[in-house]
Amino acid sequence: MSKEDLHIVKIGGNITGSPDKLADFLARFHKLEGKKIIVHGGGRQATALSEKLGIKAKMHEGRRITDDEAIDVAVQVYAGLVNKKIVAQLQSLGTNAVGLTGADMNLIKCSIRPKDPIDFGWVGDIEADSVNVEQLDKLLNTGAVPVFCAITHDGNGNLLNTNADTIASALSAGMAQKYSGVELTYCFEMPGVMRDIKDPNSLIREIDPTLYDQLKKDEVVKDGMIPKLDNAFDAIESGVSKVHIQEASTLGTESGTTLIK
Ligand SMILES: Nc1ncnc2c1ncn2[C@@H]1O[C@H](COP(=O)(O)OP(=O)(O)O)[C@@H](O)[C@H]1O
Ligand SMILES: CC(=O)N[C@@H](CCC(=O)OP(=O)(O)O)C(=O)O
Repeated sequence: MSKEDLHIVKIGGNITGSPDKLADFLARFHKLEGKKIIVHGGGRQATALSEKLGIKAKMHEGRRITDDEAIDVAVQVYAGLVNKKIVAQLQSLGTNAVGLTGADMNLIKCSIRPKDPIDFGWVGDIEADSVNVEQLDKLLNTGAVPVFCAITHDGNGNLLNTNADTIASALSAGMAQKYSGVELTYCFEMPGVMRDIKDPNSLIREIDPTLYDQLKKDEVVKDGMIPKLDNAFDAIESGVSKVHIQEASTLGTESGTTLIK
């Protein structure tokens, strides 16, 4: 196994949709030393473009129902506008970024989600061997900094919409086979996981599985934070060394919430 470290950082639509927050985040990301990868979402921007085009965005439990029209919008927004803006800004800072979907170099191959009980359309589920670890390692060894969007493929010519939090977790788990120290950071717009999302002083510094169960029961943790924490704990279980949830404007510092086994 390589002795090297690898840092995988995920940003969501609240950051990619705010030019100021994105610029601040990218300046911080640029300063991180060593091998690194960005995974980004952009759900809010896909919904906004759908509305402009007169296509109603359909969601079920936080996941987008991605029919023929919706996959075209998702590819245009995630693999196009959002991804290329991030790449161009990183290039301007001196980071040699390369923008990717899972189809590029066959880096992430997914299976279309089963149509029962709900037909999500062109949505992909990542499996244990979905990540092409050897190929991604080769790319990292060229010095490039991969920027993955929330689009994968099925190997049969179809692009699939895949949740960006899940991509970040699966990439981290896959790369932990090759790198001894994989660190996964979920960046968003709050200081971390909060006891009360309206109180900035209520940050929870550490969460283990027992506390997580309690926080869910008490409905302290809800909505998008539940799949995010599920993905985060999956990563820890798969050998990822460190998983952190923090405000994008604090990347590179120890602030935020750390998950422990
Ligand atoms: N206890 C909590 N602490 C922080 N955020 C929480 C909590 N419970 C629910 N949330 C919600 O989870 C959201 C983050 O999930 P999501 O919107 O999926 O993230 P992203 O913007 O990274 O895609 C926060 O914006 C917040 O509204
Ligand atoms: C299947 C599915 O729901 N995919 C997500 C992918 C984008 C994403 O994950 O964006 P955020 O990180 O901004 O939430 C979606 O289309 O909303």
